[in-house]
Amino acid sequence: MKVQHVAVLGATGSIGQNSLDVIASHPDRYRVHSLSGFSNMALLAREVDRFKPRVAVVPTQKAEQELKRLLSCSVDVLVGEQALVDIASHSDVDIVIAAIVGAAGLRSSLAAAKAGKRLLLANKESLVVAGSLFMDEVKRSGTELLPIDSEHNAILQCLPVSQQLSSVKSILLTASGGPFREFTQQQLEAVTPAQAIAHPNWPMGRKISVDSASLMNKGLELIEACWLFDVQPSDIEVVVHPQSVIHSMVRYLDGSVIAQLGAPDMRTPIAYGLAYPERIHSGSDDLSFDALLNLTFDRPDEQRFPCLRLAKEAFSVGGTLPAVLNAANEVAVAAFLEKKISFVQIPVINEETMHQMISTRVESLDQLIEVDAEARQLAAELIGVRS
Ligand SMILES: NC(=O)C1=CN([C@@H]2O[C@H](COP(=O)(O)OP(=O)(O)OC[C@H]3O[C@@H](n4cnc5c(N)ncnc54)[C@H](OP(=O)(O)O)[C@@H]3O)[C@@H](O)[C@H]2O)C=CC1
Ligand SMILES: CC(=O)[C@@H](O)[C@H](O)COP(=O)(O)O
Ligand SMILES: [Mn+2]
Repeated sequence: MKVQHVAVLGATGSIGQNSLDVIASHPDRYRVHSLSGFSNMALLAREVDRFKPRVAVVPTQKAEQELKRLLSCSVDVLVGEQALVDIASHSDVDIVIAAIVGAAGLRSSLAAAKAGKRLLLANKESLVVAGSLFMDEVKRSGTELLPIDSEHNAILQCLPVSQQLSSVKSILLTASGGPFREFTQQQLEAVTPAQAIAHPNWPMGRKISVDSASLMNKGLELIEACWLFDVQPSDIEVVVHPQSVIHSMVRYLDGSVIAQLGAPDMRTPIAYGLAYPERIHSGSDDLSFDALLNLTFDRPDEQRFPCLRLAKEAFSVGGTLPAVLNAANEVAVAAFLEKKISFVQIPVINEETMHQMISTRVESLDQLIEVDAEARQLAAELIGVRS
């Protein structure tokens, strides 16, 4: 078996760490070619010492100095966003794990798609911001795009092998409902960042945890699914399933519903993406069927959690509007985490930013990056007025 060389973008984050855990247990199959970090140089140094990659990527020269001071082994240290693009498209790299959070991951994941790498995509924001450009590159380059977002990985596993969608009636996208699923509007007004990042089932980074709590994560995932599986929002039913045991389902014309189940452990979709079409050990616990005694289902409440509605609206209008929503949301979530706005103001900022910007046809990456910057500025101004 030929060893596959892996670039892990966002190695110091939750997905990055889960990925390295799977990779570490299969040294016969995978070797780390490169690792990137952003603020956590101590952890990046430890992982460089452990995996001995050829390259480490950091954002600034100051970070480079810090990393070098902490390292016990030698590694080529590259600096800046272009370095992420360079490793994502490097000829020695077979597999790219795109695990940077937010629109900051777009350029490098797009570079991996352009270069025809096997791409394990966690960075859903890439598809929200630049879905049409991204999928065009995937088709042109023939890249193997394997979503490792748990729901989309589940959907992929439940779809017909031929990927012929004519026998599929709908996609059932599951949502845990987050930590505030049963909160009243009044309770939502008082929630703290610490409560919002305490996801009931999945330990994750702070941004996605807040998105899960606001149902923005489900909105982003709905858009992600539309691009990945070439469907419309009306083809997707969001089903609240608080236990996160069923990771999503596909409903067929003949009445069958196929579901993918598993313990809530991101190492399962990561292992699936790494080894596809084979199956390898991921380190996940076996699913306990005792847990299945309590599976429950509900509908999402778009009154208390308007972000899901906003995502549907943004995708339906199309053009640059999903990029605007994504940018506004990143700014609003950061402001909430810094206690500058309340939790219930996140959808308000997102909606006002969306409604104050005009959606235009998507033409290029540079255009989307400009739109992203403009929307961030507007969202920051709207927050400034409120705080
Ligand atoms: N966590 C999960 O279980 C899941 C996550 N996802 C998606 O995966 C992505 C990563 O999420 P998660 O791992 O939770 O996030 P984390 O916040 O845990 O990790 C983010 C990673 O990105 C790096 N990073 C942060 N900002 C930048 C930047 N501006 N430029 C370059 N690198 C940066 C961080 O570096 P550092 O830490 O050194 O600052 C870290 O390595 C997100 O898009 C998320 O939606 C999808 C499904 C599940
Ligand atoms: C693990 C994963 O894929 C996350 O996106 C998770 O699904 C978040 O859960 P909810 O958004 O359903 O709360
Ligand atoms: Mn998910």
